[in-house]
Amino acid sequence: MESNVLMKVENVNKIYEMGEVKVAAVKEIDLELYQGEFVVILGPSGSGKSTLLNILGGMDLPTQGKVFMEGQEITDYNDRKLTNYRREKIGFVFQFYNLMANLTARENVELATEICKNALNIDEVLEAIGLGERKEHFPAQMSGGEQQRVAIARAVAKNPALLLCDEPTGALDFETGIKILSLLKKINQDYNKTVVIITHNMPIGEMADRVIKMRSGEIIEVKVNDNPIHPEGIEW
Ligand SMILES: Nc1ncnc2c1ncn2[C@@H]1O[C@H](COP(=O)(O)OP(=O)(O)OP(=O)(O)O)[C@@H](O)[C@H]1O
Repeated sequence: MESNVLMKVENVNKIYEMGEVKVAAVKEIDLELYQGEFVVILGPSGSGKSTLLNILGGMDLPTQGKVFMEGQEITDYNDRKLTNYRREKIGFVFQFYNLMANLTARENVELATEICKNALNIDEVLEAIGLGERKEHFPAQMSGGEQQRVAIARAVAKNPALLLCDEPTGALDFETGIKILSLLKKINQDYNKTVVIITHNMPIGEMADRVIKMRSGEIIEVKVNDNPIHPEGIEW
């Protein structure tokens, strides 16, 4: 395995069986994710993006195929190892921020890092993410964009190998969405974190080092952007 390959997906298929009906959610996926790259997985609703993200994040297992993280086969892991994998290696950011309403921003981040071995300094991460002034506030006292920042701080503070973001701007207005994308780019650069965003929003692909297009469960195109644009230049 090449030294800069972070994850490798080999011939992955996922078939959901609902009684007599079988749905092939992803089909024959081969993919490598490189250390430090910014990847956008683009595809319409139902194209298999979430299924692939769940498999990368150790939340679901493929029906067939292998997935490796840093050379270790995660598709071989038992439940305990998979739980550790999700804890230590993956930071998740979702469309809806899923913050604990009764905890402050800082406490939300702290809760997530308590079970991690290599967590970063919480206050430094909150500062870097622009929440230094708001860290004692509760989610209900924050805008959607600020809550998403807390969710990103929570994912980054775990110091994961990979940040997986599922429609991170989906619940935000355009301007706030661009700020969140700029923040994800900054984290990618400042912390040298590999970031994967899944979205149906095509212009977001312009900021990626690589764009992976999916349709009907398959990868139909992989495009390398030699000159990814800064998120501030994206419009939709
Ligand atoms: N748990 C499940 N049981 C049965 N079918 C499923 C399940 N999860 C997903 N599917 C099906 O697999 C296919 C791919 O779904 P998936 O959610 O991965 O697509 P997606 O690109 O993420 O879509 P969206 O953008 O709407 O979230 C769809 O046909 C979907 O109906």
